[in-house]
Parts: sequence; C-alpha cells; structure tokens
Amino acid sequence: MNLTKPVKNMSRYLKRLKEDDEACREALKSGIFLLYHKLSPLLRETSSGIYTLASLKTSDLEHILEKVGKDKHFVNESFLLGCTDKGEPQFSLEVGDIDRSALEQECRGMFVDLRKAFFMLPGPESPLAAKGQALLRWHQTNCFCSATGQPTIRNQSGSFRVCHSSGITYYPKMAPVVIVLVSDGSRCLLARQTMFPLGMYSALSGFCDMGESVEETLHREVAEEVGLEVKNIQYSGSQHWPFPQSSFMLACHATVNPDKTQVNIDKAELEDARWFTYEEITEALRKPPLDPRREPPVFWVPPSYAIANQLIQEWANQQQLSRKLHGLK
Ligand SMILES: NC(=O)c1ccc[n+]([C@@H]2O[C@H](COP(=O)([O-])OP(=O)(O)OC[C@H]3O[C@@H](n4cnc5c(N)ncnc54)[C@H](O)[C@@H]3O)[C@@H](O)[C@H]2O)c1
Ligand SMILES: [Mg+2]
Repeated sequence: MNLTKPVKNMSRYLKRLKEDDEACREALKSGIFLLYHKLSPLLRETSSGIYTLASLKTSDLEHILEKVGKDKHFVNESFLLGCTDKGEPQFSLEVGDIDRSALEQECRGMFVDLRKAFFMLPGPESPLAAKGQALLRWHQTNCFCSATGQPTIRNQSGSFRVCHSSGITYYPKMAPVVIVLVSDGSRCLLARQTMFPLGMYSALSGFCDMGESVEETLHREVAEEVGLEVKNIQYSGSQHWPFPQSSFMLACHATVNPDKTQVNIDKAELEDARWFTYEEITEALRKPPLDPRREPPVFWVPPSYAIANQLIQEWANQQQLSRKLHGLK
C-alpha cells in the first residue's frame, strides 16, 4: 500500500488550516470534536462494552451546546488537532464551564481523568486523547505574555498565541526528557520514585538541561540517579507524554560493563533501583493491565501505552533472541 500521497496531501491540508484562519474557520463546519471537561476527555462505551473517545460532528455539537444553554458559536473556541484517515479535521474543545452531568447525559458519555482513560481506551486512541488535553492545557496556561503581562491572542487553529504589545509569538511547548533502559548484558536496571504507584518500576529518566544533547543528558542522569557509567547508546523511539505537563520522551537503550553494576542510589530522586533478570521481566510483561479493585502486584512495569514499556519489551525480545542463539530457554 502506498501511503505517501494521501499523507503528503493531508500534511499540506493541515498546514493550511494551521496558518490560515479563514480556512480553519471553514473547516470547523465539517469537523470532528473531542470534548474535555476540566481536561478530562469524553469517553463513550460501545455496544460491545469497549470504551472509545467520543467524537462529535459539528451539527451534533452545536445542537448539544444549545440544549445545555451555550451559544453554538462556542465551537469556534476549539483547537485543531489533526485529521482523521478520511480527511476530516479534528478539534479539541474545553467545556469545563458547562454542567458536567448535563453534558454527559446529552453526549451519552462520561468525562474520565486522562490517566484512567489511558487504561480504558484502545491503544491508538491514547496519543490523540493526550494531544487534545496537552493543547488545551498549554492555551489555558499561556494567556499572558511573560515579557509585558498583556493578554496573548490565539490564532484560529491554536497553533500559536501572539502578544500584540511586544510582538512575541508563543508556540506550544514540550520539555525534552531522555528515558533509558540500562542493561548489563543479562539484566536490566529499573527504578521507582516514591510518587509511583505501589510496585511499579520503570526505566531511568530525566529532563534535558538547557544546551544539552540527548547523549549528555543520558550520561548525566544515569550518573546522578544511580552512579553508573553507560556506553553503547542506541536510540529506540519517541513519545509525547502529557503528565504532568507536556514532555517529549526520547527513548534509548544503553549498557554498562558487567563488572561495574553496583548501584549508588540518589535517595532524593529515587526510592529504589534494582537489576531485574529476564525471567522477572517476562513475568511482569505478561501481567494483565492493573485492576483497581485488586491489590497491585509486588513488581510490575508501566503499561503498554508508556514508552518505558516499549523499551522493556525490546530488551526482553533481544534477550530471547540471544538466549536462542546460545541454546538457552
Ligand atoms: N512515558 C513513559 O514511559 C515515562 C517513563 C518515565 C518517566 N516519564 C516522564 O518523564 C518525566 C521526567 O522524568 P523524571 O521525573 O525522572 O525527571 P528528572 O529525573 O529530571 O527529575 C524531575 C525533577 O527535575 C526537575 N526539572 C528539571 N527540568 C524540569 C522540567 N522541564 N519540568 C519539570 N521538572 C523539571 C524538577 O525538580 C523535577 O522534580 C516525568 O514527567 C515523567 O512523567 C515518562
Ligand atoms: Mg529521573
């Protein structure tokens, strides 16, 4: 299947909507809308008991807004998110000043905290739910110019805000974070912060300091948090992460010398850091998603929507391969 042409056309279309206020206003008339109530996305349960992101067409949304006593032009407050596969423009809209239960009733859905929604939504919908929330949050917290204190004004798509007094343009921001799975060849190093849910261990991570490269951050963070020296850095992938503010996660693998694995934990940052065997990791990966009605397991790893999970999966696959090559089970 050749995806180049539609993707290229879609990208050009979206670029136009981002930059051309008139074109974006026109697109609102045939848009798909994700609603958020105080940053919690609206979910709907399908007849087969699966939860999805509720997406409303313009006419349906306008109708609902009027029913709950809101002007239908409120639709224009939406922010452009992207395009569906069919080329329909997608928008997010914060409806936090409308009565929540009235809206839930009219929309036949429920507003769910994003962290919880990640456990309920099918995989591909989580990044869209996160993007919608992140854009709303950024606009809510960037209403004033940090140089003049004057209000900033959004463009129609929400791709930037301008202070007309200083002329400064503000674009939505993500803070770069490096996340690394360190291996000594047969075990991998996972750590936990006190604020993590009970029993959850993840890969090491840290914000990039101003002026640092990914490699510099990675060496510094591993040295700071567990006192180890890493080598053989390999890029794995990236992810936008909405909690607690937007981060841009850059995920890597790295190794340490098998004879230099003694961890020296920075207790101000981490509660614990430990080496885990292949057997422990494969068992943790097999565990079903967390059930809030049960006690959490003693050791578990972040769920599949987190890039930490991808790193751990990749490491386990790599271990399995090398075990096969060496005739081990
Ligand atoms: N998606 C995933 O799989 C995954 C896994 C692990 C961590 N994360 C995310 O990565 C982020 C960073 O991880 P960490 O907590 O280990 O970072 P970290 O080790 O750099 O420690 C966080 C501390 O760094 C300081 N800091 C420096 N720059 C900051 C900035 N731009 N924003 C906020 N704090 C800043 C603060 O004092 C903060 O308490 C967290 O927000 C976390 O949610 C995501
Ligand atoms: Mg850290």
